[in-house]
Amino acid sequence: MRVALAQMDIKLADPDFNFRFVEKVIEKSAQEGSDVVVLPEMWNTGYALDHLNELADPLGQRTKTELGKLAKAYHLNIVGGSVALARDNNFYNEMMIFNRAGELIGSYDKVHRFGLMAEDRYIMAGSKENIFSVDGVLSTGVICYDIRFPEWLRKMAAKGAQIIFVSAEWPTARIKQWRLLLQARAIENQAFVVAVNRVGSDMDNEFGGDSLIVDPLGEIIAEAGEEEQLMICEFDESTVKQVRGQMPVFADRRTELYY
Ligand SMILES: NC(=O)CCC(=O)C(=O)O
Repeated sequence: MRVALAQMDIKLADPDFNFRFVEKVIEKSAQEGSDVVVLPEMWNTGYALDHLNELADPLGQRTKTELGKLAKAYHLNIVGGSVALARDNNFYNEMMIFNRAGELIGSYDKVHRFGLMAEDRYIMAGSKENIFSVDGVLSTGVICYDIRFPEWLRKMAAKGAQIIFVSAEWPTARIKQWRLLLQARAIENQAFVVAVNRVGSDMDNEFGGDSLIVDPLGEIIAEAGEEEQLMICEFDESTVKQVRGQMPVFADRRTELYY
């Protein structure tokens, strides 16, 4: 699978600018022969939480239309990072996933709200898991702070997810933890982790990129720097079966003892 990770800067509170940028990134990903492009967290608005009334995408209509159109036009899968979305008088931090036909095949509201960036005051938490297929490979997608909750990712890996996509706005200050958490999630779930972080800054934080792809043994097979870049990397997803076959971690679990 050839994946394109859009490690982009996000213009705070400027959805028009960000949509135009994402369109170019997707076009470039297609030109580079990517099977799937992955976007960062809250890429339409950044953390402009005070202004979600004006900025959040009503029912995600714009995101659905534009990303769906691009997926179809360029015939590639899109793991749409997440956008600020308005629904039923609430705001959500929502990921949408599109297949090569441009169909919306999944959506996911961030389950764990990150209080240090005020999500608990502005965003409604989701409560549903996220499992979808990318060209036949069962996958899951989670959002940023979610990676600190191994039980949550495990649930989806135990249901067969072989690739864990992660979209983030993870500050530079904790980038070492980002790397370690992603490697740990890959090892314990014997899965590929494809994680995209943003670069740039907003009023409160600097974001250091360091988007990573980690293999099911925890080895980092691709890593981006601190600058804006489209990182493209190819991996063989059948490694997951091999690794799971060699060490039967899932079969050896003693779930009756855990809670
Ligand atoms: N946007 C986020 O969820 C940030 C999570 C984070 O920074 C962390 O340390 O966890």
